[in-house]
Amino acid sequence: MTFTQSIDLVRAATIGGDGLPDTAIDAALSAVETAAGRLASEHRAGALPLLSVPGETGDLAAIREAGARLADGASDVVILGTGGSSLGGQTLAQLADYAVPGLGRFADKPRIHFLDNLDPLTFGSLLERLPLETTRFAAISKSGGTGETLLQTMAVLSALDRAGLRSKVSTMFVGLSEPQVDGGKRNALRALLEPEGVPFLEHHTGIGGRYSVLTNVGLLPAAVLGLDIAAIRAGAAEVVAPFISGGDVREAPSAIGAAVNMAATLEGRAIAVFMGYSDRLERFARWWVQLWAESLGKDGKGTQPVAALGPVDQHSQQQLYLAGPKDKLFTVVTTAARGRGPKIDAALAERAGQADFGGKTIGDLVAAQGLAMIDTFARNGCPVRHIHVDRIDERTMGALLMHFMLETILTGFALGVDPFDQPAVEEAKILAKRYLAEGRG
Ligand SMILES: O=P(O)(O)OC[C@H]1O[C@](O)(CO)[C@@H](O)[C@@H]1O
Repeated sequence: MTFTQSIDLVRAATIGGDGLPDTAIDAALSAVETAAGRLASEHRAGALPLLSVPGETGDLAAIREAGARLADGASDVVILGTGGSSLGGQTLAQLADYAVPGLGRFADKPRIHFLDNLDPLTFGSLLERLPLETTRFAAISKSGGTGETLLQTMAVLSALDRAGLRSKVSTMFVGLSEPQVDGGKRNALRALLEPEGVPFLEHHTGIGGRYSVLTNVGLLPAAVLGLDIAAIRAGAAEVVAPFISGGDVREAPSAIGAAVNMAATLEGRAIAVFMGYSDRLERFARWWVQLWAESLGKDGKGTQPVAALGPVDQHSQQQLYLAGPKDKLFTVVTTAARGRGPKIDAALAERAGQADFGGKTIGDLVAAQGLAMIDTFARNGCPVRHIHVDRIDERTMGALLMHFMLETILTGFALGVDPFDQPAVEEAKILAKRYLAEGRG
């Protein structure tokens, strides 16, 4: 297995009264086992294509080709799209230093920009500053009808027109959306771009945005950056295997993770915190927040996902975590940081009055901090699950992504909610379109 998971420190038997009782975890595990049975039968019936994606290789060549097409000679690649059409790509792009403090700008690949949050100043400034002639664009939207993505796409088309690049749009853009079904609802993104000759990749019709990271949606940006997209799928395949091969799912980390989350929910822990000890897990946490929130927040159920980053958030959130309400379940993800990074000069450490730092690496401190945080959670009665990956690469990232998708689906099934829809998000979208038409806001 590409990562390990320990739930010892969530148990009341280990950390005391504020931990989760074994009876609750065992009961939850039985519910999750039933959920896993449903998962397997839906997979066999072909109703859960997400579980087949990790084992597929037939589509990888087309994704690599589209990625190469965008990257070829490009200074910048702009990914338009929001929510599940962006966060998976961002998560994978961190493997190539995207949004890693200080490093993104040194990339030898094209600079990649994910414009997932609509902000007029940001978008206007970006379009003014980008070298448009050498910039390429991907517009990603499953529905093809998301207002943010459509507005951005139109703004880019107009900017290219003004820059005298209209005739080149077909070579500067790639679209990714569901196919237009004859007689079906009009796909606005295709209606915008196809007349310009823009080629499209097809969004899987049976996989929703927040579950799409292992499809072309997440893998296209990864391919732009030259990542090993087959290895991403291979890591995910390892995690999904017990659920589709009839193995003992009680031993599967995703089932155990779902059971712990279920137990936490039933024990009134309303908040789930994900804290990764690596800059390259920062977008992962944001991706997971959408996955967890949109999948489980239904019928008055669900827990509030919180994204945290270690060690920096020890200096901002730790106080509340340890001494605030006991309403949280923590997941800490560590990597094998020891021995990595710059080594501290002994004389300088001595001069700073920190002789113990001498000869240690920055990674040594990060590793110590992760472990100390976990132990401090436990000592303060805060249930904490520990996931450890030796290194964050394509394979482990694929495994972690699949792990958390399975955990979410199993938790949803066990809670009795549909983890695949998001009916509540429509109301504000419809109202915003009305207000826009009326000039309100
Ligand atoms: O890919 P689309 O259809 O543009 O949707 C973007 C996002 O918007 C949502 O539908 C929520 O509004 C998410 O579920 C989805 O990931």
